[in-house]
Amino acid sequence: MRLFTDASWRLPSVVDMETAAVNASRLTKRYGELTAVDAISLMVRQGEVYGILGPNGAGKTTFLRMLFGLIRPDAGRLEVFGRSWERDGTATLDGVAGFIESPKFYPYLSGRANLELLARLDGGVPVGRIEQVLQTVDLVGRDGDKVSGYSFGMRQRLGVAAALLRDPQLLVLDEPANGLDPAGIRDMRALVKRLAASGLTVLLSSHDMAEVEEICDGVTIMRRGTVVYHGTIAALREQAPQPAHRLTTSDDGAALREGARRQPLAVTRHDDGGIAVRGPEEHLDAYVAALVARGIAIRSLTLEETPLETLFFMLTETSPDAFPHALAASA
Ligand SMILES: Nc1ncnc2c1ncn2[C@@H]1O[C@H](COP(=O)(O)OP(=O)(O)OP(=O)(O)O)[C@@H](O)[C@H]1O
Repeated sequence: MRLFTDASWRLPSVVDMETAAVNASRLTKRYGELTAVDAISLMVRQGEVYGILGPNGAGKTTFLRMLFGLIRPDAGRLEVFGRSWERDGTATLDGVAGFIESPKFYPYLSGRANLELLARLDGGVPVGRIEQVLQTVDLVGRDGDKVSGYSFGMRQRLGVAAALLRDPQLLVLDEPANGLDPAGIRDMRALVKRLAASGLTVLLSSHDMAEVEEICDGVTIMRRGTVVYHGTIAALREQAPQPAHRLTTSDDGAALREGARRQPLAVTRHDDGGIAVRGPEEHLDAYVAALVARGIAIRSLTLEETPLETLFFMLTETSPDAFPHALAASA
């Protein structure tokens, strides 16, 4: 779905840079017995790239739907650049653009023709803007092709181009890399980084910790409608457990015996064969060098999970009591 503001899209000059782009306080949405979003609070500052991260069903899209005014919260407060739906109606979305789920276009028209149509419908889009946004999303050269022939990744990028037509202050993207192949994921991440570098505030939802880690400054991690962490990626990284590697060697028995003397590494037999090694990377390096020095060949060494991925699974799949209180969100 493509979502835009009304014709008065430019941010009023009275919005000062201290005003949060998004400020949600104890926002709640219920569907019958199910509380899809349960009193969540989060703040996205201007200029930030902020991720809402969570597994399927965590409540990410429900939150974004409330932001776009597509559904009403049952309780709580939500402000966008200091404006609220109750007080300001559709003006709440001035300077905001983006899409929820996937952007929709006329498949029998070219990417450019779709943008031209949108620009005409919206009005007030400056001449030359279409060219500019096509360049930004790297679709120049393919803009004359019918959208029906576009890859999923190209459609997503066209969705971002459509959102950028109005030169928004806040770009909201719902799982922008979902369903993309590795090249599409790489392109989408590069695009978001470029947009962020230009000063645009970006709020995106994702179920992929690696994506959020790579492109976001701050994150709210959701689990079944509740916030289990919010804060900076840097602070989260500090609390992440040690990375887990899987090692196979020419003599795993000897390698295990050597590993037993290598604290603080935890070296154990891996459930799927080989050896599991968990611990700081500098100790892992020394361990591997010692094995080679002893004539034990390394056949493979793979990173099983980054520390943040491990933490994400701990936060979203285990009981909230299973992780340190320091990680619990101060929602
Ligand atoms: N219109 C609706 N009616 C009833 N239940 C709904 C509705 N929309 C969402 N839900 C439920 O609310 C919960 C949160 O859904 P939501 O789509 O927000 O999660 P999500 O984190 O975006 O996950 P996904 O990535 O799977 O979309 C889910 O249990 C979902 O089934």
